[in-house]
Amino acid sequence: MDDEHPDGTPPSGRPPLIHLHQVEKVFEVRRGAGLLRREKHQVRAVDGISFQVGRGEMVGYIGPNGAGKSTTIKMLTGILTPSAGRLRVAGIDPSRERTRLASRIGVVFGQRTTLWWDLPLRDSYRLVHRMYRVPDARFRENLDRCVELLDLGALLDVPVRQLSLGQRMRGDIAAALLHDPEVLYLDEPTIGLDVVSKARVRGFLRDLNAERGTTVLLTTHDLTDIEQLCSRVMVIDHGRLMYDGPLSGLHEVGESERTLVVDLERELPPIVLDGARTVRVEGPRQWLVFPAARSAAPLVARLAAEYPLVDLSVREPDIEAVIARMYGEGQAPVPGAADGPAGPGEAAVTGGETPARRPD
Ligand SMILES: Nc1ncnc2c1ncn2[C@@H]1O[C@H](COP(=O)(O)OP(=O)(O)OP(=O)(O)O)[C@@H](O)[C@H]1O
Repeated sequence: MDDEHPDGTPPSGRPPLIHLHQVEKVFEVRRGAGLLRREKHQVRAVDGISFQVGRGEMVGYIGPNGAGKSTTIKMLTGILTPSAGRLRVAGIDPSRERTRLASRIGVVFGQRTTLWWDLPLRDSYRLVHRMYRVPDARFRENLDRCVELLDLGALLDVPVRQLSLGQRMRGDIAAALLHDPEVLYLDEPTIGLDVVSKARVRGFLRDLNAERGTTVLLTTHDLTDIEQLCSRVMVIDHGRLMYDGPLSGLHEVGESERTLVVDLERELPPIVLDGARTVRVEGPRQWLVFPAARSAAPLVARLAAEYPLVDLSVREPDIEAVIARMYGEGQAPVPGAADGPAGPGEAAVTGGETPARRPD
């Protein structure tokens, strides 16, 4: 086995920057077994994972709660030591040389901030500047760029504790990039953000990857993040790698469906459209599902040509549903169910059973 590239070349064919070979992480935990007794248990959080990520790739790392995503990221940063297997990032063994690795990687945890809570953003960035010994000119250039692209100008003198979640997230992403890392790990970077903030963060990450060639490993529960950013997605479940390929392939395996939410000028009978199924009607709003692996563009074009459209959006299936379908373990939730059960005046319709007419 090639020592540097134990699992061959990554699917992108690019030189590998991250390699994992049969990596495991087992936690010893004590659980109550009766009133006084506590028994030792093992939790196999990561169970023999091998993959490679090439330089400049943007890869989604997804899976249900408790699948082992964060544990993998923590091993990749050196916070946790693998119980078995071999792991290298930029040729470095993370748990052995955590400090050396720190200058090569950036990390953003959506649920936690790495910024100093009581300090204005500007002061947090000064500390990053010193900690990583970033050359002054480089630091200024990177800061200016992040401030411009992440729209942080008005926030630099605001203490972190006063920032909204979206502002804080943008602040955190900038902090992770001021030392020019080659690899960026993002753990749920758009969690809890509004639509505008999500779009800004995604746009920034796309530019970063295109212009600087930064390698990005992204964990998320939002499939739109993956769709808009990653050409490759890896699915982990119960600590094992279950899928590695394009998002469209995942949809094909899982036969998942996306939803078009269509707002019409007025109430109309359920829309009839080849390639999609109307599953719900609520006043002038209708929900149509179509195979997630297909493009929405032709459907949108036909809808716009044939119906009085006011607004339209595309909803991705949620990750749990895609994975459940992948293994035939359950049914995908009814589209639109996240909005609550159908109430009075709402008509739930099933695919193709309700006669429908085009509007005049
Ligand atoms: N320090 C720990 N001690 C014991 N068990 C742990 C520890 N950290 C994680 N685990 C367990 O390991 C498994 C994987 O957890 P992990 O946090 O990696 O999952 P995840 O995929 O990131 O989930 P989520 O999407 O909920 O963040 C879970 O069963 C979790 O309870």
